[in-house]
Amino acid sequence: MCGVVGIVGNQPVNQALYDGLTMLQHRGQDAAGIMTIDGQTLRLRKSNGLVRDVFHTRHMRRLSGNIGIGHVRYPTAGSSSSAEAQPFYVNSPFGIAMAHNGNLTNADELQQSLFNQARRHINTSSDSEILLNILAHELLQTNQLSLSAEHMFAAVERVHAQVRGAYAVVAMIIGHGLLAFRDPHGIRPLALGKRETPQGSEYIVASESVAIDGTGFSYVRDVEPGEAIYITEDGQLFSQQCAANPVHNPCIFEYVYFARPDSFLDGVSVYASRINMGRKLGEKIQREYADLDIDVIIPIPETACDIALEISRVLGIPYRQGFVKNRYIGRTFIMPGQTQRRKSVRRKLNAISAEFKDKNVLLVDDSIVRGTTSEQIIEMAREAGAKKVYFASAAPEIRFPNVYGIDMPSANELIGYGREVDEISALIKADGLIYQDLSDLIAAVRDENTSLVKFETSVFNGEYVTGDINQDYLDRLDAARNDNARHGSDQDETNHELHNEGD
Ligand SMILES: O=P(O)(O)OC[C@H]1O[C@H](OP(=O)(O)OP(=O)(O)O)[C@H](O)[C@@H]1O
Ligand SMILES: NC(=O)CC[C@H](N)C(=O)O
Ligand SMILES: [Mg+2]
Repeated sequence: MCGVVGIVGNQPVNQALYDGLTMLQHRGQDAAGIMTIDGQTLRLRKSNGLVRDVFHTRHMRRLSGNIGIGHVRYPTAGSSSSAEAQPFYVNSPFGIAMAHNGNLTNADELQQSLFNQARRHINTSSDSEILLNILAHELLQTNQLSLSAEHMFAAVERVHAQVRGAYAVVAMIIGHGLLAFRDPHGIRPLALGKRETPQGSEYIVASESVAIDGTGFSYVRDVEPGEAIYITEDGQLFSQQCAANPVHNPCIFEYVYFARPDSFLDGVSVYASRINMGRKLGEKIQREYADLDIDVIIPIPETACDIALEISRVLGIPYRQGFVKNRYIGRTFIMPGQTQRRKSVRRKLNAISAEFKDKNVLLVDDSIVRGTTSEQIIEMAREAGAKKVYFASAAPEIRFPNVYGIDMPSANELIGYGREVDEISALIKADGLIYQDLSDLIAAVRDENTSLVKFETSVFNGEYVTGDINQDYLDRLDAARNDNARHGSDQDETNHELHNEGD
């Protein structure tokens, strides 16, 4: 899951973009980038690494201008090369920069049609570069020297008509302003904020509301599925629905894991949804596993903490932070490569023996994906002296690949694929394993906003909301992006970089 942010201000936006990206860091730890427009020039700094490592004072000084966009990357297409860090840039028409969160499901066809119809070259293997060129091609088709809001919206309409998959986008067009849009299913989140200054209104568009609050803007609303928002360089805002049949299917995994608890996505407090997940899972344990002799409930930091606390309340069993998290190690699930993920679990978490010794513990996590965390954590609990180790997951069994911007390309790498709960339990060596039911997970989120009718839940039930995914597609995705295939391609860190503001 990547994070995107875009700001149109009436003062330099570099620091606010940087701050916004630090508040979205949990969505992508691989690479970061900022582009600003200063007069007629685009300024760029992007590289692999965390926000704090990518931008030094000298880079920040060069990122001048009152309008800009930023990105933190968690790759779900192409390679991890710094050349695929975002934002991307294309010079025609006008000079356009783009940052994208999501994943296109017809990228190959789009790349082919870009070549056949527009002779456009794509220099990386990133789907985001393709999306940028589709937008650029459609803006060019308007054949105007200067684009109005109507021209922008007409171009986005044509983008929606061709592009499949998930995309929450912020783009900038030199001499014009900032254009943000969200795919017609609203799979990935995108929200709008505003700030009044003596010089007039300033706007921000960001993946999560936390980046709006944290930069001193006020949340206005979420961008609608299929909608485009255009903010001119002088701060005028236009918006329009650009999709023929928009439906709202937000990704439910945002609430389970990706988003920060202090964010609101599509009118749902992520924190409140996680409390609901804990309550429903606690009630299931009470109902169906009343005979489990649990002494203590221990969360697997960090995402599961709020969930476990609520389970403890429902069950009336003490909650203890039995694992200490090393605050200098990031999220393990979004690290590229299984070797790195495996090693990081023990570096990240360490047990406090007193909380485990001679006790029956219930470990709680938000989700079990590859089983990397659960397997090692159960081993650590036993090493720390636990008698019995039960495990509860606030998300149901993850059995299907994700094609919309979560890096789960291969069913074979999912511990839940083709396995029943007792088989998974045996693999992670738990004394008992309890999963949330999908209907309860959906209700946990929906209870916070009943206008949301259907979520993107493919990893749990194999139903892909864009309707264009078949087994052949999944097989090709698996072959291209499973851990072994990727290990090979990520070795090839060829630098096909075209433009960067230096090191
Ligand atoms: O089954 P797995 O493949 O191990 O993936 C699932 C785990 O990964 C995530 O934690 P992560 O360390 O990424 O982040 P967190 O600190 O926010 O919990 C998630 O919260 C689970 O703990
Ligand atoms: N997780 C994401 O949103 C990734 C965006 C884009 N597909 C990339 O790989 O760079
Ligand atoms: Mg975790």
